[in-house]
Amino acid sequence: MVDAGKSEAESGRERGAARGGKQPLLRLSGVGRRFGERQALHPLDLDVTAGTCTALFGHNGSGKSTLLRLACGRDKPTVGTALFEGRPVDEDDPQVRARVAVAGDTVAFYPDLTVREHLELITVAHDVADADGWIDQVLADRRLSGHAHQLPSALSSGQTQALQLAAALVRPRDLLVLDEPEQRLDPAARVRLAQLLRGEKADGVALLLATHQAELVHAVADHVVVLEDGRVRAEGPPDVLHEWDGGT
Ligand SMILES: Nc1ncnc2c1ncn2[C@@H]1O[C@H](COP(=O)(O)OP(=O)(O)OP(=O)(O)O)[C@@H](O)[C@H]1O
Repeated sequence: MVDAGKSEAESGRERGAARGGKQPLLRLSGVGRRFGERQALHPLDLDVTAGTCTALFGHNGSGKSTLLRLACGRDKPTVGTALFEGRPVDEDDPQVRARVAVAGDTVAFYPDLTVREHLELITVAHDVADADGWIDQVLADRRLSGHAHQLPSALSSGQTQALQLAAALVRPRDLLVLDEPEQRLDPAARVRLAQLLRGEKADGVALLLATHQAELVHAVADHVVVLEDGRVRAEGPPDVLHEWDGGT
């Protein structure tokens, strides 16, 4: 697991060495999700391994967020199984919650806690030792230091997105699930995002992300799943995006 509070290079070397094995951390087998008459996601298989990034790519409504919610245990499949190291993925399972960090598509912050207080709360909940310095580092990396004492309502949309990501980074994690992390970020922040995600991979973290941005896929992903109307239309290395004629 990535310990909050270590430098990227330091923990990356250790984790990279420790994670030689390629057993999938997350295994989705025949997983599908129906909402009433609507088959939001047709059954599919997907493995996500430590130190790798899998990207879900597709138009609005193609099923990306549905799949992410199944992968982090926020929703249950109507068919198939979702396992995290052999355990059913369930966000009510403390062991799963302790190891799976999510930066989702919904923003939910306490209106009366500052940016810094949100991060402090998360480090307390996850028992992070010596959290102060680590919070300072994450705030600086996400360009939020100057906003540490502001309330969420005072943040721009890009800063709110940065806070969502910061909330996932101040806590330990083995699997990082991100829903369109590039949204609302300016070009420079997108470059920093790609650097950050490559660092997470080097650190041994498994990444599963949904994105609309082909550049992010090419910069970070090892494996891409292209979804269309809840079905897998293409799958493979990032170059499959060039072959997919449904792309923009
Ligand atoms: N709770 C729900 N109840 C009913 N239908 C749902 C529910 N959640 C998702 N859907 C439907 O499932 C389909 C896939 O939605 P999903 O949010 O997974 O798409 P997406 O690829 O993440 O889209 P976007 O890029 O717009 O975020 C859509 O048709 C959506 O309306």
